[in-house]
Amino acid sequence: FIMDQSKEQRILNFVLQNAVRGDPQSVVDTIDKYCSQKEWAMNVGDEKGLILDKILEEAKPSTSLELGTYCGYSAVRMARLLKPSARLLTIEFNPKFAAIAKQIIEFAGVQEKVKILEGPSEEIIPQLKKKHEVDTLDFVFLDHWKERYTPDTILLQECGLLRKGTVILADNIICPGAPEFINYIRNNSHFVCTNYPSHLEYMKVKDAMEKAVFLG
Ligand SMILES: Nc1ncnc2c1ncn2[C@@H]1O[C@H](Cn2cc(CNC(=O)c3cc([N+](=O)[O-])cc(O)c3O)nn2)[C@@H](O)[C@H]1O
Ligand SMILES: [Mg+2]
Repeated sequence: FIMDQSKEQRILNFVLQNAVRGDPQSVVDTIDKYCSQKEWAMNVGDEKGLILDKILEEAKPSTSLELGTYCGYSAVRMARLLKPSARLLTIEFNPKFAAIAKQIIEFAGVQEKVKILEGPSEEIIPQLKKKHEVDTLDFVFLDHWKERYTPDTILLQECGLLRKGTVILADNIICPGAPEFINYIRNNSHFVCTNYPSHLEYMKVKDAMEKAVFLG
């Protein structure tokens, strides 16, 4: 019975039935269509997605990390722009969301570039070097619990995962908001910050993204 399904399962079904297998752009467009016309969901969406695209293309990352996979919308969006040898690691602790994201990432055909790491970010980040063969990160997308943005940014530094020039991009600076993170990162002399005003995904509500480049 359809209404027994979760919203995330309905999004997956809509992708499987309406997107083109192996075409990441069609997967991104299909999720945006569903979430703007049928059910709102917390994907970064198309307006902020274009900001993500531009900053990712400027960074040309070999190794990227995402915190908060959810259904895999931003993982597919980023992977479609990565060079063939580049890798995206994405951390998700909700197993139901991770399972849906895995199917959406595979349907889009970007599974060679994307690895979903299941578990809480605070547990997985310290494992990245030894268990997941990461040296340093070129790009980090923060889109998980807003109160984790600061502690996880500090944890990334403590684990030696940032290098001079690492780009950190954070979603939802205005809505739901990450005031503590903004206070931390803008007053930290090791980061150069840029704000990108936009709107909450699929809504007319104001939102913004913040880019923070690590100076080493
Ligand atoms: N410490 C964590 N480690 C790993 N995954 C995590 C962690 N915290 C949340 N998640 C996962 O992120 C996914 C997405 N998520 C993101 C958030 C926080 N983001 C939002 O709450 C949000 C909320 C709105 N909104 O309410 O308008 C809009 C947005 O763009 C948002 O990202 N909560 N869950 C979920 O699957 C969750 O399991
Ligand atoms: Mg978000």
